[in-house]
Amino acid sequence: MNVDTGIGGTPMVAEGQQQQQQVPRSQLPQRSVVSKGKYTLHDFQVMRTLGTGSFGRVHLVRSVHNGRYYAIKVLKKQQVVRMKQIEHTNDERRMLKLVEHPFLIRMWGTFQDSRNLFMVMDYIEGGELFSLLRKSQRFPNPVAKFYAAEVTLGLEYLHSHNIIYRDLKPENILLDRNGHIKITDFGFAKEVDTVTWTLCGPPDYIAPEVIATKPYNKSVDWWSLGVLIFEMLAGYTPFYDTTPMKTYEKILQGKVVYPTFFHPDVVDLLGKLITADLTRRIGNLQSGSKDIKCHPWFSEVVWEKLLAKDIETPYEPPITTGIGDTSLFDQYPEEQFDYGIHCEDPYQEYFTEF
Ligand SMILES: Nc1ncnc2c1ncn2[C@@H]1O[C@H](COP(=O)(O)OP(=O)(O)OP(=O)(O)O)[C@@H](O)[C@H]1O
Repeated sequence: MNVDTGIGGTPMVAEGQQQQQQVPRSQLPQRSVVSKGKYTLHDFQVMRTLGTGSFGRVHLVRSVHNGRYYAIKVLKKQQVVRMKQIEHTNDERRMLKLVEHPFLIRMWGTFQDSRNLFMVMDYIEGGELFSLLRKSQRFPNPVAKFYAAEVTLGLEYLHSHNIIYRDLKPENILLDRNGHIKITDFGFAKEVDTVTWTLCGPPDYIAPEVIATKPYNKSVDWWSLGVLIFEMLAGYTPFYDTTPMKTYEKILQGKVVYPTFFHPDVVDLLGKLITADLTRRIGNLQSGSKDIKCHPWFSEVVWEKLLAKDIETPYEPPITTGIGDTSLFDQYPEEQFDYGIHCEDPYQEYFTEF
């Protein structure tokens, strides 16, 4: 999850303080397997860090009961409160509890101690799409198309349940051991009926209407899909600049320079995704995501087979040492952790869902 930052890095007001049109009750079936407080730290052997974020880190853990590996995201309560992310954190838990889709991360439960919040998720061994992209520099057209198509199905599912994801970037797309994607990090996901206002998301991927603090809807994710496709094919983002401020300015100018090696079909699709004009942005028109799936760039994708994972993946992560292998993740310095401490908790009232 990224922290909401205004232009120039000023923290934005928390979402609860802004006008919102939220869905009063979730449209999604409640998954009964996700439990609150069923686990404790004693159920897991905490192993190495897989990734770090703004409020804590994600660890590989092993269940002491069934020997299986999971990933546990740990968020420091103090940090969450300081950065005005209470509502986003509770939203993340709620969204993860609700979603069930082949290309979205699955959460099994949550718990807390006096200082931290814990979310137990499936461990996805293949590492980040980001790492694969940096190693490869850029992806050939069919490879980019495969990942883009799986992302499209994940976003389509979320949107069909009135969830805007808002944080699409290659760091949040993990690869499973067979090379299929899993979208992780629901720290910005929001269940909304129509429109919302908060400025959030990674600078390179953010849509112009979000920067301009206009009301926006699900179509911000389709803009980000366009940026993702561009980055996968080019090896850099279309509005890249040295500071977030300069990137925002470029996004607002909206000028995209397509490398000459881009296929004309993808230039056409990207022109329709990376457009500030919401009446023209594909995915936001009358037929919704169908228009994207029917676009000529995706013509050879058999969507039902893709959803069933019945299509060969372009890359199988080299998982060498079997289950629990972490060789595809970067190394992070390990510290002395304050997990499992029970003492006075000044933030107790904010996280009753965990
Ligand atoms: N289920 C998982 N399996 C394997 N690795 C994971 C899993 N979830 C997260 N990670 C790793 O941990 C990193 C950080 O996770 P996540 O993005 O959810 O945390 P965050 O605190 O919200 O981070 P940020 O502030 O950078 O967005 C991911 O980019 C990924 O490398």
